[in-house]
Amino acid sequence: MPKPTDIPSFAASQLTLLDAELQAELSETNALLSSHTPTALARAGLAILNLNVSSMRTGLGGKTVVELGLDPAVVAKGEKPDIPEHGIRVGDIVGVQDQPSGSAKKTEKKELVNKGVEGVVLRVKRENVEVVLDKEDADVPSGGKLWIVKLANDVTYKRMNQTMTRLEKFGDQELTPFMRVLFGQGSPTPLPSDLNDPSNPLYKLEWNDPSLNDSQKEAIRFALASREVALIHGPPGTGKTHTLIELILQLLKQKLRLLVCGPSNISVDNIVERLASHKVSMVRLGHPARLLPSVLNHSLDVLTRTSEAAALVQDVRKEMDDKQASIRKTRNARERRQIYTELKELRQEFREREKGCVNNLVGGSKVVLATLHGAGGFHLKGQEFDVVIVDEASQALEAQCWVPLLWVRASKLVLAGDHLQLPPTIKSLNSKESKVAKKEMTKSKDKSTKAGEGDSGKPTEKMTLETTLFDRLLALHGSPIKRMLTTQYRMHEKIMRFPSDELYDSKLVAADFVKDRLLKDLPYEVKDTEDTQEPLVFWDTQGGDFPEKTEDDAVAKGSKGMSLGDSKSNEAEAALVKMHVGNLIEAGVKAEDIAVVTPYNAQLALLAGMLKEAYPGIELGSVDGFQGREKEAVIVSTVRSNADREVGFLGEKRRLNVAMTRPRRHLCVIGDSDTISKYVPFVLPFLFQHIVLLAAFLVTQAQAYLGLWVRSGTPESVGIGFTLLQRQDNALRNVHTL
Ligand SMILES: Nc1ncnc2c1ncn2[C@@H]1O[C@H](COP(=O)(O)OP(=O)(O)OP(=O)(O)O)[C@@H](O)[C@H]1O
Repeated sequence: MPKPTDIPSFAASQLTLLDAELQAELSETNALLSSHTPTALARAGLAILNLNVSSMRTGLGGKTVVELGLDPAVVAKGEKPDIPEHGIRVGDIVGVQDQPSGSAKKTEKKELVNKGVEGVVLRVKRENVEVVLDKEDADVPSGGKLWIVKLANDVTYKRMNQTMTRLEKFGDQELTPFMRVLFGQGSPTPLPSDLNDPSNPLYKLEWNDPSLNDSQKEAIRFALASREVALIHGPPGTGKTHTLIELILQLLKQKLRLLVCGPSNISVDNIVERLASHKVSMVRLGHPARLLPSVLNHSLDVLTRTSEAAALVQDVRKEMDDKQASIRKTRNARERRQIYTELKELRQEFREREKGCVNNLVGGSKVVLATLHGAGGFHLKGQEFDVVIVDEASQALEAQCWVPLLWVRASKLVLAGDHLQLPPTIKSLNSKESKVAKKEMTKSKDKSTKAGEGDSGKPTEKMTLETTLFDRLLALHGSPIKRMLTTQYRMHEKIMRFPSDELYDSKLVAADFVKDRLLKDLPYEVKDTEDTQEPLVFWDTQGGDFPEKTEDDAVAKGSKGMSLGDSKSNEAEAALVKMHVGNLIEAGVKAEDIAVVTPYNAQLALLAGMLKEAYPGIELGSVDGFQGREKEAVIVSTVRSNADREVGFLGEKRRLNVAMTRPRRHLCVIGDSDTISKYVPFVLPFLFQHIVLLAAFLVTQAQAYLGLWVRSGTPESVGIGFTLLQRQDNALRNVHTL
């Protein structure tokens, strides 16, 4: 069993790693902003040009909300003032700045990104965008045209930073027995051995959901009985959230107060929606614009407007809005200053009244829901909860999980997640900053060892930000603190077999109603073809005719990461994807039921060009972005094909696991068995079982496809057709040598 974690050195290394991550994020954004013109940034979806302030008002917390719409001068007569397509989303941090003139030189651009005011996007509509300003007395540029530009998001880092700084200074006497368990300085209270014995009162629980399976019931009994910590391990499609809902209902029956969190707004809203159907009264914290419309009635913002105490708050809000409006009409600087002073006083009063209203609402609620980040807001500071529950815990940075754990008082933690799927995305893993951070960590460890402080900080030595709280607790206390859900409700049995055997100790079982579902059984008309009656297909591109290509995947329109690094693509493989999609569509499978996933952005862009228009409704995504999602048919384009057998991203088992566990009825993997054999050998026997099925099929398919391409007559298509012709031989050879 690993040694207990030394809390100050744990917190210190988290701070170093978080800083490296923030630096990586900042340098990525700055590189983008300083090397592209405003027009290029707008084209890439990172900025919106030609805006004016259309109104200003007071939002929750007394903050100023600025509404920006298109400058009427740029709207053609008779046209709607719709903002051109862009990639700015609710929650993004943006700068609102005077728009640089078209002739702005490169050197000026760097400065421009630092000017103006900063805020968070609150609402995005067709004709306007609302931004909540960070600074109370921020003076929005007025006069000419404005633009908004996406900036690096450091808000979440600031909160994690504050949390870890506090943890670093935690005194021994402040540590509760619960916290000691989380750092391995104490053991979890042993559980009764008869949890699943009919004699145990927990065995006789009255279930709200009669459909719960045995592993779900066991996980709930286990989480109820655990005193300090319980991990619910939910492999893909096994109903983690389903289980958490029942657990929450059971905990409420025991009259306990709960704080329920997740790393993203959608993970929290998912729970709010499901709890609402059980008529649970709850409060959802968070910016209303970031919440699903279906959960708004439970949001603190709406409740502070609709509850009785809210009337008092509304009065002041109205007065502040009037003042905001008058600032915009005033040209005189002295008068403007005077209004700002009055606004400051009003804001103070607003806050006090709002605080009283919010305290009543939050303090009186038995279930409070928030993102991990949101749980660190002032509403919850010092509040007492019996249990903190975190869904999708393996998708959260450990420092994020400590936000609720450190700012509220809690005595028990339930985490639901799957450490065998992808952890949160870390930008700094191989960055310069991270290497410096690791070096510093090694140095400080050397120092502490020399000073005779022993190696109490040992678990932090190998720590990266990818090590989640779920991982760390499992490493500290082992499987006794965890229960795994074993019945999956997503995949055909054959699709499930590989992940089950490779990662989940062969423990997964497919529920009866999914285990032999095929595309041909979809509830609409689908023809009986080789594909629609086969759950698993592997197109082997071995032989060197499907070479990968390295390209700069810069500023891909609409893509979130906006990475400037290299990416890989594989044109011939993309053609094969198109052919397979075409076959499925021809058989009658709807495009909405098909997804293509790939680990590389460049391949994604290539596929988008080939498939989006041809098959509207089809979904294309990166493997990482598709985690948590499912589709009837999923095609995985592995891309890598090279003599050095470099597989990059695919060498990560957890990524392969995510890629291969998205489909319900049909999984098609396209890849070069020779390239992937070195790093992902475990997947090959599994896939090869299915290539045999392909031999005859591949020939006919390739011929049909070749015909199609030749008929279309473009030089590239004939080229790809030619490659496919060769592939028939190779595929036969592959089968032959099995
Ligand atoms: N006991 C059950 N009986 C029938 N269906 C179930 C049961 N438990 C879960 N499901 C179904 O399984 C699917 C996955 O459930 P849920 O969304 O709770 O899973 P999850 O584990 O949170 O998801 P993911 O695997 O994507 O993380 C849902 O369609 C849900 O209705």
